[in-house]
Amino acid sequence: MSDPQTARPRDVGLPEHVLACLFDLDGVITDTASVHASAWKEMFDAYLAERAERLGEQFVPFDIATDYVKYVDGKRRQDGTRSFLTSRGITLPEGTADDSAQTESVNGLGNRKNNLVHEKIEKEGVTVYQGSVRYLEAAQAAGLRIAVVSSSANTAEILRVTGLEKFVETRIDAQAAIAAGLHGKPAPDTFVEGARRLGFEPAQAAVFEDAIAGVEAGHSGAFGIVVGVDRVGHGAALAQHGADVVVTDLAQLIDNRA
Ligand SMILES: O=P(O)(O)OC[C@H]1O[C@@H](O)[C@H](O)[C@@H](O)[C@@H]1O
Repeated sequence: MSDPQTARPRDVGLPEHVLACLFDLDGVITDTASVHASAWKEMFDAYLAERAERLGEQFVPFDIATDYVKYVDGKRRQDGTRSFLTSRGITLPEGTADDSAQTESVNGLGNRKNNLVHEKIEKEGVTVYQGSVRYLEAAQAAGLRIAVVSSSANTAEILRVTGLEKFVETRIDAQAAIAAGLHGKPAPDTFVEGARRLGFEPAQAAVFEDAIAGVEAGHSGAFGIVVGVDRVGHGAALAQHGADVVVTDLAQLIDNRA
């Protein structure tokens, strides 16, 4: 249990009143945002090309630097699918979770993308950011409590294959959020629930996020501090959407502390 008397948030570059850390997973702890991004591109490009040909329209590919960052990153699978399709003026039926990957529906396209994520992870494995492992170890040693709050339905699997489970006291992933009826990011609900499960108010918790939707969630939930993690050169956008501080590696918070 983190005890306000003995916890040392300053050891990990956090304000004195912060006693819990709420980490996003993909892009913050593991280099899986890039895996998701390339799976999204492969799936959407195939769909958009086929659709353009069928309707006699121009094919405009999915762009990771703009479309992924703006419409998909950090959101639940179906929310990201719908959000990007809407940006292209495309409306598809929702379908259901068991839609086949061939079904032209929000769930069908999402399932197609999920198959690609699994193929890529099986082939390439999962890379863990070493600066993040150092930070998790230091946060634990400083007596802070730790939750992972991720929109991904693959969170448990990623934590298991990387051996990171040992740092995580509670996990709010897509399945947990849906079961509890929580709105996904950019709503703050999943982070609020993460703090609550650890026994803290949002103001006593730090949010660590690499996605625009995630820093927006941290900002609107009035968390103790929102740390933006810039892996792709979008630090200015993270700051603009609610990050109080932006780093390119979590270990910087330890190495650069005052
Ligand atoms: O498709 P999944 O594994 O449920 O993940 C949903 C989303 O989870 C988020 O954590 C990622 O930032 C997104 O890129 C991803 O699309």
